[in-house]
Amino acid sequence: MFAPSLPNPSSLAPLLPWISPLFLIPLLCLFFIRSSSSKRETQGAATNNGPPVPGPPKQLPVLGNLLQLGSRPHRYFLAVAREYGTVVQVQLGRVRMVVVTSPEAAKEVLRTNDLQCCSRPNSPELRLGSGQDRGAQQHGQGFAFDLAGAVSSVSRSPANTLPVFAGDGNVAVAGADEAIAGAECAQIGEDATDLAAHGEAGARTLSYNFLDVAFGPYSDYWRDMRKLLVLELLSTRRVQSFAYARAAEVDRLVGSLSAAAAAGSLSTPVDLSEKLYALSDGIIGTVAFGKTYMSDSFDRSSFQGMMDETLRVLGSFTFEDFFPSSTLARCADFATGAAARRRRVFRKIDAFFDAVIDKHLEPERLAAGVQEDLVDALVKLWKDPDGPLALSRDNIKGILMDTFAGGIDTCAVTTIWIMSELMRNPRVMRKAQAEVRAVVRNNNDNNSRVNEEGVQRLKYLKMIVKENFRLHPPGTLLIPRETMQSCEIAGYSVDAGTRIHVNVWAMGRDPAIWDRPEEFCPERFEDSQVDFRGLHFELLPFGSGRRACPAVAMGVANVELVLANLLYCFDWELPDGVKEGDIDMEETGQLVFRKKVALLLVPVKRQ
Ligand code: HEM
Repeated sequence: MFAPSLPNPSSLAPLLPWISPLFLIPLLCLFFIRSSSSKRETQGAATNNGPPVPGPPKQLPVLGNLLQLGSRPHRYFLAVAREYGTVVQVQLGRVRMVVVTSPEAAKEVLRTNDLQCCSRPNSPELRLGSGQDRGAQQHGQGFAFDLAGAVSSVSRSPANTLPVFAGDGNVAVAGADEAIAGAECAQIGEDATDLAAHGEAGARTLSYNFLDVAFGPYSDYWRDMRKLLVLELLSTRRVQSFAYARAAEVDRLVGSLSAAAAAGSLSTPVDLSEKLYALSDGIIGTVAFGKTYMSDSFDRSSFQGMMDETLRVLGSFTFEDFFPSSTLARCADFATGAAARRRRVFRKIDAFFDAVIDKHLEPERLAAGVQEDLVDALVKLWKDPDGPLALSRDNIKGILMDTFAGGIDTCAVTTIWIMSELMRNPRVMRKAQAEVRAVVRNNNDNNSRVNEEGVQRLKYLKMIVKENFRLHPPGTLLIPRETMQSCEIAGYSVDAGTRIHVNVWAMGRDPAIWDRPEEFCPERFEDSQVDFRGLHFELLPFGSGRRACPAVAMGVANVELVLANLLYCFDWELPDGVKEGDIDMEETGQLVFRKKVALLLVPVKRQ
């Protein structure tokens, strides 16, 4: 899952020297005229006979509400909702944003007006245009964005970048002797440089100019790519077929925790957060890259570092996000280093994807009886001239980017929050362990692990997962949508081109919806029909409607199997001197909100 590029003090910290009077004065001058004219427009709309616009909280000139957001915008928007109501419009630089904080308003955005609200921001034609119906502007097979053509035409990576994995013939990094490739590499390097130099924000760069699913504007192209992603990776059948990857990673995790348990004591806890991120990387890496990822020569830690960097860039603050089409904002991003960081990360990840794709192009690969992975399936489509989709190398990379950026953190973060809640609530932990151990005793012939079949019988564990999604949805505000047409939400008029967020984090803690909302009490779902798959608007960790997460089955499978095995194979203790109440539950993040402080626990192997 991905998220808004909202600023926060930590990401703003390196920028502070630039938000100096010297910088602000020209900025203020430049934007003042626009800002005041947009204010006049808003006020004008409010005095018309039509529905009013949602009232904005107090704003600074030019910056609007930008500096009020803080490091956890979902908390700021909750405070705003308490004061101004559950549909509020804020102004962030030049970006108009509506935030909704009630199930009724969420339903209006995600169901009643789903079609009007189902594009994503940052798409140049809507930003610059007049807000006409974007559904009519379809990409088709030719991919309308100008830059896409340039990037798509390039097929190799820069010659001297990224030896991510090496050895035993798995190497696929462009070398000095690849002269032709080198020329092409220089080209893609230029393209990437241009991209960044032109101030394109993180999502645009890293999604290959919106050739992916998550950030792409609503269009026929997006629909086709989403279908493809589901077909090749996320359908129930596919998710079941990847059970081997989950089982292998669970084995690896249990092995390493068992070793720690054998060696350790209460004074030497393990960093469970770190282990769960590595596991999540492993599952997604295996289903996407197959044997390549599993081979010993694959440098997992470099890859994980690169993905971390990618997520940081995707979620980090850039001036251009809030002052689109502004030369000054681009200069500011250049001056703060944001543009260079983006370029660096893009080059690395792009070269890496090229290397993996090249590896999958080797003709002897599938002949050797290798299990087909996601890249194999996509390469097959790319090479099939009669196939249903005219894919290019960059389309494949866009899909890979979604798979990694959307899949790794969300699953890891969810399991970490659950284990934290269980440690704070020993009653719930005991009940969950009793359930999983009874089910395995009764049903499993291999009683060293819980298998996927066993997981389906764990009713209480499933309630725990649900309760956790209520309190800790990884995407606190969902991924921003953008209206393609003006529409009415909860009696308010919302203009075309408005960014929309749904504060699912705040709804999960609303006492008007939930009894004792701050309590972690899975039993609240015992006799309840409420589920998290997008039909119940009070619980939306995966969103809802056309842009809902297409990976509910995979996300849930990854979390449940791992959790069941953590509870089955181990008892868990807090490190020496730490009490249940001491566990820090603060969240931090940009794209995905994770637990701020790593979860350190002591595993005790179950006898
Ligand atoms: C616990 C696991 C996960 C959670 C909580 C989660 C949550 C979300 C959320 C909140 C959205 C935005 C929905 C909206 O805007 O209405 C989203 C979108 C998306 N997620 Fe997930 N996600 C999870 C796992 C995954 C995985 C494993 C993948 C891929 C392997 C994935 C791929 C995507 C994609 C491609 C989108 C964009 C869909 C679109 O714009 O059409 N997610 N996810």
